[in-house]
Amino acid sequence: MTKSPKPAPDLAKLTRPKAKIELMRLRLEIEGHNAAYYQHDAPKISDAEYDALRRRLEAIEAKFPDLVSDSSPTQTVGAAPARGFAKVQHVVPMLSLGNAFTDEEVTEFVERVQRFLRLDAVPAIVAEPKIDGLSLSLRYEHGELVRAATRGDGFTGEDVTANVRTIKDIPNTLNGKAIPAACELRGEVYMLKQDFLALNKRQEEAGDTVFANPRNSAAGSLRQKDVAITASRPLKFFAYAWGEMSDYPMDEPTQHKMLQWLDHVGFVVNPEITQCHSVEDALKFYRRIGEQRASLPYDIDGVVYKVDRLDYQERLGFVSRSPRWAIAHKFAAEQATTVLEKIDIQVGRTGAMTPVARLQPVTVGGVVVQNATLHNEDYIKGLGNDGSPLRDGVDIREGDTVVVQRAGDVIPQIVSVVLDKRPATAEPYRFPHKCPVCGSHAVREEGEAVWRCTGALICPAQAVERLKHFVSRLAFDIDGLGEKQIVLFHEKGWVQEPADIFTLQKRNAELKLEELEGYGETSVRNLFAAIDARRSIELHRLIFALGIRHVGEGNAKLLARHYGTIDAFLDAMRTAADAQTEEGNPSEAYQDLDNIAGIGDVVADAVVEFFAETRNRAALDALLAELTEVLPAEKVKRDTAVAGKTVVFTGSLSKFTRDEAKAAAERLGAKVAGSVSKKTDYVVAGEDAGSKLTKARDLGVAVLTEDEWLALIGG
Ligand SMILES: NC(=O)c1ccc[n+]([C@@H]2O[C@H](COP(=O)([O-])OP(=O)(O)OC[C@H]3O[C@@H](n4cnc5c(N)ncnc54)[C@H](O)[C@@H]3O)[C@@H](O)[C@H]2O)c1
Ligand SMILES: [Zn+2]
Repeated sequence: MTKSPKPAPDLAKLTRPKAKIELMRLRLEIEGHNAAYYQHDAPKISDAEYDALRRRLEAIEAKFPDLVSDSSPTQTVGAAPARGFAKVQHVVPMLSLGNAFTDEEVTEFVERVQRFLRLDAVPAIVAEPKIDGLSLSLRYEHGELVRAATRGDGFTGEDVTANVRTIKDIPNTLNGKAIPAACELRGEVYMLKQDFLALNKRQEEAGDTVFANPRNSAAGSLRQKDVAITASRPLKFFAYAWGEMSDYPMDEPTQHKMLQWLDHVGFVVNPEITQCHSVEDALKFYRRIGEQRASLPYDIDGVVYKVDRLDYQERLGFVSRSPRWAIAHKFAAEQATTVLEKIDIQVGRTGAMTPVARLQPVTVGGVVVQNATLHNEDYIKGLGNDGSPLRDGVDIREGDTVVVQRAGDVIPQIVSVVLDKRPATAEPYRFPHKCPVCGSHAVREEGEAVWRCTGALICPAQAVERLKHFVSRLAFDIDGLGEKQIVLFHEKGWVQEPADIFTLQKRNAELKLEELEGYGETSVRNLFAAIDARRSIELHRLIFALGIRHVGEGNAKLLARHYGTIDAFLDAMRTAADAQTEEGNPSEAYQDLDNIAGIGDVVADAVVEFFAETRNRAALDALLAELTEVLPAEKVKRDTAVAGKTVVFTGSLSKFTRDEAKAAAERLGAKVAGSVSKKTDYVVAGEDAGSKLTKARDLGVAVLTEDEWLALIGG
């Protein structure tokens, strides 16, 4: 929120015309937030702020009941299905829940139930953690999963069947006998806090969408048009409800018996769920689970109380948007106001620079908070529309007073800036264009949110990843020097940059590798021999080993073949880097690089950025001083039967390894691709070739056996 909002006019003084205007404004505002939250999985305000808007709306409608319309958010659920998903009609509507924020409201709920049912005693109540995810409906026919749908607007949801089949917690087939012919089972899709953090970290490093909290992350991951993306996300599911049941699998069904049954047929049911026999019991559960909240592996935002007996549930029925037999007891928002003292930049293992807010320590929901993530430059500028809780355009500055929230309990977030308290001297934050760890210049590629350090070879923050890459199979590939050893040698301070690998032997009088656990005289001798063997290296392996962004094996080969020798390559890169200016790079050397078939602007820029960092050059020179020769790239033959053709190898080859086959084909001027398309000229199929072979046949691409291929290339 930009400002502490003007206090809403006192309800008692609100006149009908004024109420009408305020209702209209509130409805529009809430509908906007509903769309952001339900359709785009990216809320613009905190849940507490949203709930406050709703409460105000409810209070006004309660005072002027004739102003309530059917389309008011108090009468509707969620939001209509988003475009791009097939629609599913729910046989039994999927409703929301009434809210209680205080103990009194819970007591009133139970009394209401008793009055309605004319019961003297408090009926059994099941208390369940309210999982902060999104609800899902699963239709099973004869025990087989046939359809999965989101809640949508309660009547029509989005068809997410294919996505749901990738979730391990959800059985495709129900276990056990006596499964009803048709049943629709329901529950919550969610993401573990740790999985959410790891996902966001990956997204952040890759410059992709970051999610505000596990709920949005779960919703965004489930509601994907590309099922492969859903499959790659760690989604979980708790079952706790049902819709249509052709018959019940037990006599005198109750909520807790049904939960046991859900567990029995193969679902995960939340282990904290407890049966209560009094309001005190229920409130005790609420307090206990509230205390455990921070340590639970998933987010909850309250407790749901449900009348246990299903015949009671049926008699109680529904009000417009929620059942009369259940209520959600929400936790108070965990927010606090503090001062943002400083913005620091953390550098990730791949060079991504992430800003972090250093806060005056403040207690939020019982936990002292000193740091909050700020994700990236756009987020600080208030431009981030991916789950940013800040309103568009409000930036964050050092010295600002900010409202901090433990969003879903995990990483604290800044949800708003108190602009009234902004010091006159506070300046817009200038995102650094240098890496704070190594001082290298940083770049932000077009279309990316992330700034990255370009000091690939010298940045301590990136060292371990770079060194692992340096020794990987397609790079220097040194026997006995894999990731494990690199991590160890780096920890010991023995290897900081690539050249250090080649001076290990010289320094060993002092280092004494043979004294390391698991090493002996022989293994150390072997290691040094393996390192020596790599003092002679092919140019493309060397280029790949540098770890320049966007320069994978394929591009490294293109570069090596184009320049031929290390000297020609270095000359050209240094010239291009030195000619680089703010406006661009008009040098001939750059044009020549940019013109290589297969090398686009993005790659060319990344290579030049690498060489623009003089310390990268120095590190490379130090490495070259340790090598005996860099083998020039093999000239590609242009006059062969396969020159210019695109080849795909599939199945298991018996005459050569995949790598050999690929190298041979490339030497003869062919391009080797990983997947079959219309552009493929030949598919070479070994034993057990699968889908690629089928696809080749479908597309009418020539399919060769290994022998036919050998005959073609004259081998
Ligand atoms: N920040 C925003 O802009 C914004 C916008 C819209 C909604 N919201 C938030 O969404 C919520 C309101 O949405 P709602 O209508 O889905 O209501 P709700 O989330 O308050 O309650 C209903 C939902 O609770 C879930 N639930 C979790 N555990 C359950 C259990 N054990 N038993 C039954 N249900 C369980 C179900 O998914 C069900 O649909 C509020 O928390 C609100 O703050 C926020
Ligand atoms: Zn750096």
